[in-house]
Amino acid sequence: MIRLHNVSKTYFAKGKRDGVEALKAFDLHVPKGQIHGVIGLSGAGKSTLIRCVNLLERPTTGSVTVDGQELTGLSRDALNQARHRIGMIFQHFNLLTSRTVFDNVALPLELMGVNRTEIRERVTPLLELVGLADKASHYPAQLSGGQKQRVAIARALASRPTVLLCDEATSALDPHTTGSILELLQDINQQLGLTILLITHEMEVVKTICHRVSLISGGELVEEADVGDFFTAPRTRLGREFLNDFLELEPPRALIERLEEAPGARTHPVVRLAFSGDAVSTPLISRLARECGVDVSILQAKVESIQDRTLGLMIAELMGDADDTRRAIAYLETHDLQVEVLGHVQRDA
Ligand SMILES: Nc1ncnc2c1ncn2[C@@H]1O[C@H](COP(=O)(O)OP(=O)(O)OP(=O)(O)O)[C@@H](O)[C@H]1O
Repeated sequence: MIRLHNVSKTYFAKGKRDGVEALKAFDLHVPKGQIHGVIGLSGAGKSTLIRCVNLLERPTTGSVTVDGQELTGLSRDALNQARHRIGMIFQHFNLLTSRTVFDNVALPLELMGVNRTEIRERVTPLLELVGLADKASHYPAQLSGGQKQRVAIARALASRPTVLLCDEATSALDPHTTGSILELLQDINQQLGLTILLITHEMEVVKTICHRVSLISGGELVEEADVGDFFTAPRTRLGREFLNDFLELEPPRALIERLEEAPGARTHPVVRLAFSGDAVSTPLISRLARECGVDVSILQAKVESIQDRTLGLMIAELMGDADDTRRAIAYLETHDLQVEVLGHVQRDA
């Protein structure tokens, strides 16, 4: 439904020859009906990427195909027509303050030349869909942030798009309202079969509604994966950093200060363990103690539900002699746990 091929975008300031390369030879494929999240740090190129999909930003090179139509070669009129099939919502809603809720949603239809009777027939069910039928004659100033985003969603759906682009759509909302807007987007995805591409810096958003995620940095794709895989076994260092920040599973500060990079004659390894699937319900730690002869001091642990998957995480100190702790790590790895050695601490005297 959305395909970006080799898309680059360089911003040039007036009179300057060197530009900022915001996107570099970027490929993206979002099949019909998928909710695809793009996540990255500030300045990674997320806004540029999503704005290239409807050509709010024109790529410097590469092709953009939406619903089978390549957009970069279209005339201005043909591009305007194509954009009717690409709805977009924004962080700050972008509603017209002088128009009522009804008239905000009606605006794209007015611009398309739809007559007043049909506008009423199309806007009323959209206001029902987003739960604002009773607010039709209110003005944006009379609405909460979540309600404003609902109006923006109804407006984006008015031209019956096949694709919805969401530019940090929940970043200005509190967690409860964020949850209700994400639920609405999920309903729309399921009921209308709408393909959704969203950009966000919040892992929670990706975890809650996305099917697939692309992690980007410096205008390049770092990692792309199913959400369940990304949250249980990210393949890149940046992916692991995002996950660890999200899970807030770091060793206690006092321990970090004592961690040494290399093992010594009298040190114990401190490990971060991630396990999913069957490993979550297997008593691996007690078996580890029995079979490898090490004691395990659990420093932090948590279990997270990621859609239909369960992820267990633990930071633990493995206490035993060097051979035993090595065997213990190998034992964990053969039981499909991801083991990351964070460092080594001196054994107590
Ligand atoms: N209009 C512009 N002119 C010049 N440089 C730009 C312009 N827009 C973005 N950039 C630069 O392009 C890079 C990518 O910016 P972009 O806004 O796409 O990133 P982002 O991931 O969306 O960041 P944020 O999360 O902070 O919005 C940054 O270095 C930014 O400074």
